[in-house]
Amino acid sequence: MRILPTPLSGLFQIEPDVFGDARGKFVEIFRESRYDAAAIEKPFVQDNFSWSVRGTLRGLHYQLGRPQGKLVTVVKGSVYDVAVDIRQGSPTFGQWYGVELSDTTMRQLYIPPGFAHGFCVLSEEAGFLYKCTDVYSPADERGILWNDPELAISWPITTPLLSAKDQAYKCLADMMTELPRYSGR
Ligand SMILES: Cc1cn([C@H]2C[C@H](O)[C@@H](COP(=O)(O)OP(=O)(O)O[C@H]3O[C@H](C)C(=O)[C@H](O)[C@H]3O)O2)c(=O)[nH]c1=O
Repeated sequence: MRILPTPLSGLFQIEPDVFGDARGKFVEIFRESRYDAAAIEKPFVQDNFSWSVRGTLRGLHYQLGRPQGKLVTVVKGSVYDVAVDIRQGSPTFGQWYGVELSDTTMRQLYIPPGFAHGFCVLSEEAGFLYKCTDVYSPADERGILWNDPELAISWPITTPLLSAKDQAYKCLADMMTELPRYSGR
């Protein structure tokens, strides 16, 4: 497996070894000792799974009071996954990184606490599995509008299927008093 840095501080792309044979394939999608190099902030305490149809876009989400680090794996289909550095004081504040994750490459992304996260679905359906370093806290849930013109994220779809909540989020510039702080890592 390879753990690759990205241009954003603390955000890592992980290329696990995929063992294929006549039956299919096997992948280790997490092993604590091997993932240390991704500087994962603290133990994972919650696993999530979402299933989405083509054209769905979930995001851009973050938690203010209990920021979650996320190890993301696509177990079915393919998505375009986006992480945005919204940590006040970060050297890469306001920058975003996008990458295709799929059940073919089994590529993963580790997103540190303090990032906004979202993805859109490129295949007929997508199974999205992710480990979190803090628990879900509805009171701390925040979001940024998926097509914030200042972020100018190059989403590969133009008219996504969004939840009402996601449609109502504001732009980053309107959220400056509700952003997590950079921890220096
Ligand atoms: C996130 C979450 C949601 N829920 C409940 C709350 C709602 O009744 C229902 C759907 O929630 P929501 O529409 O917020 O789900 P997503 O749009 O997939 O949200 C996620 O999407 C982006 C991509 C993320 O990175 C976050 O993990 C998360 O915000 O599940 C829970 O019970 N626990 C949870 O941890």
